[in-house]
Amino acid sequence: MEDLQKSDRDFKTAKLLYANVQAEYLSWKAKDIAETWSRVFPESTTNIVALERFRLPANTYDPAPNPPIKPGESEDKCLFSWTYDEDGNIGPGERIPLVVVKPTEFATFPPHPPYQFVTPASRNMNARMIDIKTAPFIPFPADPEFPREQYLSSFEDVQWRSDQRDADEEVIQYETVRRLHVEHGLSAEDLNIVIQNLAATTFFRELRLSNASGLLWDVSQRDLPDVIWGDGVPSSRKTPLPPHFAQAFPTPNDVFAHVNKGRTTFCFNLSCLHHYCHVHVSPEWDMHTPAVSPKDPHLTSEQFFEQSGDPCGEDCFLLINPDDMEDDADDICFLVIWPSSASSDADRYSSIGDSSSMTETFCHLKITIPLVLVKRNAEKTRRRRKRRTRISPFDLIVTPCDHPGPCTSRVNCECFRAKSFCEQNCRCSPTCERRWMGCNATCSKPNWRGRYTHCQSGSKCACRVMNRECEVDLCTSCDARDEHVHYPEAGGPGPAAPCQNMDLQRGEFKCFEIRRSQYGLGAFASENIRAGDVIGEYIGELVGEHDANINAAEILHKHAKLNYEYGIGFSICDAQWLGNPTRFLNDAMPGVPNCQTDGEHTVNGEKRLLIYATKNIKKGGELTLAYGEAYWEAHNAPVTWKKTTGH
Ligand SMILES: C[S@@+](CC[C@H](N)C(=O)[O-])C[C@H]1O[C@@H](n2cnc3c(N)ncnc32)[C@H](O)[C@@H]1O
Repeated sequence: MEDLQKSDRDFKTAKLLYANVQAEYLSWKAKDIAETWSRVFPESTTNIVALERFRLPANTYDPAPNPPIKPGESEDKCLFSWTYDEDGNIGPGERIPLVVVKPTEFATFPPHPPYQFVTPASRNMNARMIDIKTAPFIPFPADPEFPREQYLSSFEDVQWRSDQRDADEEVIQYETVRRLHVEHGLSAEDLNIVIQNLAATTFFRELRLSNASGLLWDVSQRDLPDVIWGDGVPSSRKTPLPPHFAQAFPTPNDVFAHVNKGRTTFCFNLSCLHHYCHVHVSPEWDMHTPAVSPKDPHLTSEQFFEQSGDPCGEDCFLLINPDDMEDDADDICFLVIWPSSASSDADRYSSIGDSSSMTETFCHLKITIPLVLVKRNAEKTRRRRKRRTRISPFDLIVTPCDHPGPCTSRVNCECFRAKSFCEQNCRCSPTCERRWMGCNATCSKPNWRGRYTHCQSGSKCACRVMNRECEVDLCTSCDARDEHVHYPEAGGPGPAAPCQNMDLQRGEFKCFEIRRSQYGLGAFASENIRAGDVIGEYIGELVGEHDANINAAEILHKHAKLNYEYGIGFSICDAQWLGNPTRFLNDAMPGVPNCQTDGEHTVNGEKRLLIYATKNIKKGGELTLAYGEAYWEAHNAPVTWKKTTGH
């Protein structure tokens, strides 16, 4: 009974607070817009501006009636905010003067040359990750020639008609929750109940809907404006909600909930350390849950603890007694990690994940990485390497193999069939005959100053020979981790230069700029470039032959007469919507190209489109590729571009 009364009281407080926070926010926002506007147009003869008439969110209270309009005042030009008293009655309103913006004031912005917007990205993205059913907007809105009906018919829905997040509402709702917790003392559990009730009758979003959705999660993913609230104090000076509220609400101290949440955010590809990786999404899995089923453990928890060496600090998982672990966590088969030390891997994961303690990280690893640690036998490794060179380097694949038994013709091993190496993320034994083991010390040599360099172009580096970049976990002898290994025995003057075969991973590219060229925009060297220098990576959406929004992309390509597709193997890398400045490299036709792509360049088991210079290019020279006849046959025929000046 008491509980019921309390939740009723809390609900009433929450409703009232929500309404007042809304009013405070709207009042601040109108003033903020006005202030920003007067900064942009200081000489404006008009007094003050507010361009926006807010959509008032529905709440349990009726919207306030507008205060009476004074003679000569137009309703369109006024915005009002108001407050509620404790009984929900509307208090006195505040009038905020609005000003009409004169269209001529915009003339101070010169129009930018035509440019197709692209989402900047530093990695390819699997097209399956993108919502292909909803059209985000209508492209070329002012162009009557654009076939908008045909374009929209490629989608099931349009974004502006479907459910959308309202950025203003998010700030208002977060502030309401913050005040309920910080000022009214509602606990996480109380808040959860109250907000669920509020969500049933208003636009209030639930605090937590899934691993990665709900109000608190969404707010934790963005910057909030520094609102000056009704008491004159800005958000930045107010006590925030505890950070863990955004992570495992409503049970902040539940390690298992943390682990469960984190489990789905790590990429199943063990060579990839990306959180929410958008490259290796498996078609069979909705999210990033490991794409393989756990294998039978070869080690018990106790054996693992015995082998793991000394604890790395007082939070180290090695100090936990396995018997004290939660029952349900114990059921999960025991782990193993890489051939390096267990604690350093846990450390690595804790630094990239959102679990803060090593203990949680350990639990996390225990569930996500059901591999088995096998110590490498140096002798065997050497023998294996010799044999492995017979495998063709041209059929490397990304999909990890996952089958019982060794990778031979008898099992359905994808690597065997593709005549490729097994990569780090393959689920076969670490001693598998097909595994790529990286390069070795033979690719290190002193330069003329006696300084050691590793894996330079032209060296005998096994990775270079196989058209692969060195891997930090495998190529330890060439300093791929850039740990400045010393070679005192060689009498060198100091630390060796780190591995020279890591261009894509380290982002060591030449500089170029985008400006007008003969064919629309083009890429021009902003420094002298030598033949062999890496220009960058061609990045885009990885689209399969049968992916759905190919039709919409085609309409856009045709209309704009610009096509950003690049074929790699059986898929297409399309930089129409997502990419980096390498999308502006034009075809050299009818001239001779000075750059080339390498679609067989393998980085951590993944093929990536490397672009490198084939000739010396002077600063200011245009970077060009050879698109090939097939490109022009498949896409629009070359159009005659007018040479235009200006950048
Ligand atoms: C990858 S984009 C290159 C960047 C493009 N110029 C831009 O402004 O965004 C490829 C498109 O550029 C144009 N293009 C590139 N090289 C060309 C050439 N040699 N002749 C005619 N058009 C070319 C074509 O429209 C082609 O579809």
